[in-house]
Formats: sequence, C-alpha cells, structure tokens
Amino acid sequence: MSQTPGERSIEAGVRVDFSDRMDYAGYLSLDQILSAQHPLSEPAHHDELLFIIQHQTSELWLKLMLHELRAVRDRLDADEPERALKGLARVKQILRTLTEQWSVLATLTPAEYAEFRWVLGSSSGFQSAQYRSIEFILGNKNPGMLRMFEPNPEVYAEVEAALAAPTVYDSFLLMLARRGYRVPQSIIDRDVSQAWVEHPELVPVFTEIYEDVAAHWDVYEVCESLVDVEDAFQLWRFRHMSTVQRTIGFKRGTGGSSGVGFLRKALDLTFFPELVSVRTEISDLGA
Ligand code: HEM
Ligand SMILES: N[C@@H](CC(=O)c1ccccc1NC=O)C(=O)O
Repeated sequence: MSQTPGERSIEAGVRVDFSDRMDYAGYLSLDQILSAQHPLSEPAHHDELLFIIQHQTSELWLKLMLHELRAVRDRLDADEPERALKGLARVKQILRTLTEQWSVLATLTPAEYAEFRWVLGSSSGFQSAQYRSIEFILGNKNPGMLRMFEPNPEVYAEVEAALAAPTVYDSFLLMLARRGYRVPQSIIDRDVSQAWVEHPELVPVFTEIYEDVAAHWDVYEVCESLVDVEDAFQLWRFRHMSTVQRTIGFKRGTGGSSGVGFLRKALDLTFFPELVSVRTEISDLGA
C-alpha cells in the first residue's frame, strides 16, 4: 500500500465490514444515547445542549458509582475488605471526574442560562433517583426525599429500596463486629432506614485501629478509603453550590428550595462522623 506523506497508513488487517459482526455503535447503543438530547428552547439555544449533556454524563457516572457502592457493600458482607477497597478506589475516581466536570458547566454564563432556564419548569436535581440512592447507600437517609418520586411508582420503589437497605458503613461495622471488634449492640440492631447519627461509643473501636495501624491494616485502609470518599463527595457538593451561585446567584431553585442556601446546608452533613472524631483522639507524639 502506498504511503501518503503526513498520513498514518491503515494496516491491512483493520476491519471495515461489519455486516455480520458486532460493531462499535451497536455494542454501545450509540443510536439511543446520541439521539437522546432534546433541547426544549425554540429555536434551540446553543447552550442547552451543554446543560443536557452535563446532566446525562453525570447520570451515567452516578449509575456506575451506585453499581460500585453496592459491590463494595457485598464485598464487606463477604468479609473481603481488600476487594471492597478496589471498588472504593473506583468510586473516588468517579467523584473526582464528576467534580472536575463542573468546570465545563461553569463556562455557562448567568445571561446564557437565563435565556433557557424557563424551559426547565419545575424539574431539578431533587428528582435524580440515582443521586438520592447514592446519598442513601452512603448513610444520608431522608424519607422526605422519596416524595419527589411519587409520580413514578417504579422509580419510587427503587429509591425506597435504597432507603430500606443497609449502608456501606452498616456493612463495614457488621464486618468489624464479626472480627471481634466491640461494635455497640445498638448499632448492630439499628433500623438501617434511619439517617446515621454519631455514636460516640463507636469511637473507641476506631481508636484501637488507629493507635496500632500495623495490627489492623486491612480495616484501617477501609476506614481511610471511606474518609477519602466522604472528602471527594463534599468537594462535589461544594462545586455544585459554587457553580449554582455563580450561575443563578441567590435565586430560588426550580425544585422549590431557597437555592444556594439550601445546597450550602448539605456541606454540614457527614457520612462517617466517628471516622472524623477518632482523629481528635489520636495523641500527638511527644506532647
Ligand atoms: C446551572 C446548573 C445548575 C443549577 C443552577 C443547579 C441548581 C440547583 C438547585 C437550586 C438545587 C436545589 C433544588 C431546587 O430547588 O431546585 C439543586 C439540586 C440538585 N442538583 Fe443542581 N444545579 C445545576 C446543575 C446540576 C448538575 C449538572 C447536576 C448533576 C447531576 C445537579 C444535580 C443536583 C442534585 C443531585 C440536586 C439535589 C441535591 C441535594 O439534595 O442536596 N445539578 N440544583
Ligand atoms: N435547579 C436548577 C435547574 C437545574 O439545575 C436542573 C433542571 C432540570 C434538570 C436538572 C437540573 N439540575 C440540577 O438541579 C435551577 O434552579 O436553575
């Protein structure tokens, strides 16, 4: 085959006929994915596509995150902390990507957004079933948040199941109890559909682990990975709040909340408070 200067030559083995084979678009259902962007502004506002794709890609990453968090919970239930760590590492990277992705949306100016915001009606992130399920599996349970899904019984059932299921932290603490750590009975018997509240009597369990990490290495690594996930989640929440602030200032949200003020309050929530408190208990050497 002759070589055209400046061009990469295409090797003879490269397939070009897919009439009876799986191809790229078929495997990935690209027909469906790439025809699922439907701007409502009329004529279509240039920036509405950005808004739609930002949300759709976020929902895809949320789908993977939920899948990984469920697997992490299963691994902990199966007493396999090392395998749980692999999933937590992936969750952290997904959160990092989602947080960085705010930079794309931040190129949407307030004036541009105002030109098509009205087409959104009362839709808002409050109605993201996958986001809510992730908050629930991480421990931020709140039955009031189910009400947004009442119009769609199938989705409602899905989020309700996430509310009723144990959290990743529940599974971790049960694993610790099976390993002989003195996890309080009140935690083992807790109603897992309730929001996690700090249990000071759990802190000594973590103090034991953090005071001799070599002796407790695998569970120590899970503790630190959970702290990493919490940290990464908070960074996502912060960038959501700050992107919203630069885009709509202090306007009310389309979902009916006060907007930035409401999003800011989420920054006070903690998934694993005892893993923060244990840090206060660690003695400073030489002090
Ligand atoms: C210009 C872009 C955005 C603005 C102005 C915005 C604004 C808001 C506001 C004001 C709320 C509170 C609910 C309400 O009253 O509407 C909210 C909630 C939410 N938004 Fe956004 N948002 C934006 C982009 C996004 C994106 C890209 C995502 C990605 C999935 C997202 C996910 C969520 C979620 C999950 C909630 C519920 C948060 C919670 O319960 O703490 N938002 N958003
Ligand atoms: N709550 C936003 C609207 C919004 O961001 C939104 C609208 C429809 C679908 C997803 C959205 N994203 C997050 O809330 C606002 O008040 O402008």
